[in-house]
Amino acid sequence: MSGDPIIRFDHVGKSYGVNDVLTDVSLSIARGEFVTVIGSSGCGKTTLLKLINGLLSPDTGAVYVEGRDVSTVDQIVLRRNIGYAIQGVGLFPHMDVWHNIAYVPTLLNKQNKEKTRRAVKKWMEVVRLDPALARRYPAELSGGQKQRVGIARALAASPDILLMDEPFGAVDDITRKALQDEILRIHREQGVTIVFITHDIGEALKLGSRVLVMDHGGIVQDGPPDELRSRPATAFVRELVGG
Ligand SMILES: Nc1ncnc2c1ncn2[C@@H]1O[C@H](COP(=O)(O)OP(=O)(O)OP(=O)(O)O)[C@@H](O)[C@H]1O
Repeated sequence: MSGDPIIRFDHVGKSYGVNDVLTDVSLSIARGEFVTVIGSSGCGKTTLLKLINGLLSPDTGAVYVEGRDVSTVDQIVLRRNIGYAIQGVGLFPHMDVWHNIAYVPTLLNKQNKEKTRRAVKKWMEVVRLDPALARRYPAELSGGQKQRVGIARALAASPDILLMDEPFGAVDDITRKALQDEILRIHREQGVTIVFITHDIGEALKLGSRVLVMDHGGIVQDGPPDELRSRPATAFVRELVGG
């Protein structure tokens, strides 16, 4: 049912050895939401994201994606439905732009090259990559162009969920603003559910219809940007939005 959360954390705990990173985190994200996640360095943001796509498993509690416990579903099927874009992008250096974006569609449409061709063309248009760049290799692109390829590649399997881990961290301010506007437009047009980690409070408040603030093993505030500004739940949040 569309009213059910697309992502749900049910009393999730996660530790690395003696380091309790997440303690009793419960959280529901509805289909189509744009959630930004911000918090101090090392507070567990990336851990939270990797629990969604099954790269990590919870020690206690459970994570559900589309109603299914992530620890029991086929990991390949799960990850096809979840795009993952990270800072530095992780593009395949030996593949040109076209083949980087075509990677997953090629796996999905083995018998149908035309379908893959259409998908790559579409996603290059969506992220506004000039078709003339299709044969360039990652080393021949600007930081912003690489980031666009990373987003196109993450979207090319038409996932329901897009996880983004500081995707715009390594670009200049002007490029960053352009990419922020693009991701807002893509979210509006494609209806994909986005969970987006950032260090930048301005970015968190601009992009998220909902902002999660993490501190010391858990979520200290979870609300729309206006609520963070008008009613910061802790001194940490007040400092964050005031700074
Ligand atoms: N594989 C691991 N083994 C041991 N400790 C880890 C591992 N991965 C992360 N940690 C630790 O867990 C904590 C949370 O890490 P995580 O990457 O989730 O934080 P983060 O909020 O994304 O940090 P940052 O904003 O600096 O990227 C950190 O203290 C980190 O050092």
